[in-house]
Amino acid sequence: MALTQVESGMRLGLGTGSTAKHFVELLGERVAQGFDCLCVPTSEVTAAQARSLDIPLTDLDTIDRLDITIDGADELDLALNLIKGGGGALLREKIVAAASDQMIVIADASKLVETLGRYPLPIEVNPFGLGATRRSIEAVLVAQGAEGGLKLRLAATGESFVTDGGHLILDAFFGRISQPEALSRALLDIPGVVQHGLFLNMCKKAYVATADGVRTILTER
Ligand SMILES: O=C[C@H](O)[C@H](O)[C@H](O)COP(=O)(O)O
Repeated sequence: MALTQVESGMRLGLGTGSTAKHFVELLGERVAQGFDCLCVPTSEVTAAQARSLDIPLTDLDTIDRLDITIDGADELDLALNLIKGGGGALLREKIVAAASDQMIVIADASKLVETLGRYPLPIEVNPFGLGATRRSIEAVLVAQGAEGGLKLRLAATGESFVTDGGHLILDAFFGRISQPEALSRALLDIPGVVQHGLFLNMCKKAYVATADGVRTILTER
């Protein structure tokens, strides 16, 4: 479905994760048939996949704006606010989405929730001063009524997970995020926080795969 939104000559943001990977595969098939596009990947993993499919890549130093970013999500609500960053790509994903005229999310129905927060919120932090940053985030969690705590994300090796930007991820267990805007502001006020995985008022359209077919969710924004 997302591919129907893409027109020849468009500049596209390519998301990260297992769902976005399918889209990149399909885009690669079209490129092999002569389809014209220029893309900015949101992670090294997606960049490597796109290169292997000969999808033309560029960056946001070379071009100003993108027409559409197509990306997955860990959670979305009916207002199309999102939690992203389960794969650790949230910073580049947010930069690319913010440079796009439109963000389209592709997801399966298990990701659709009434209230965000069941999925742990990824918070990308600078390794310097981790303890201080962690304590500040914990205070925000308490103030926001989080049900759980904070966990430093580990890689499969048991070492700390390191993002493409060289940062760490703290996953915050809320259960329910009742004031996402206030939470976003409070987190971004902490000096060691680089970015968080709440994508508020950024997405206009989602294609959600359900047992009965693909459901399209639109917002006014
Ligand atoms: O950091 C990763 C991204 O935000 C992904 O888009 C998100 O985690 C969804 O990934 P998946 O499609 O694998 O569930």
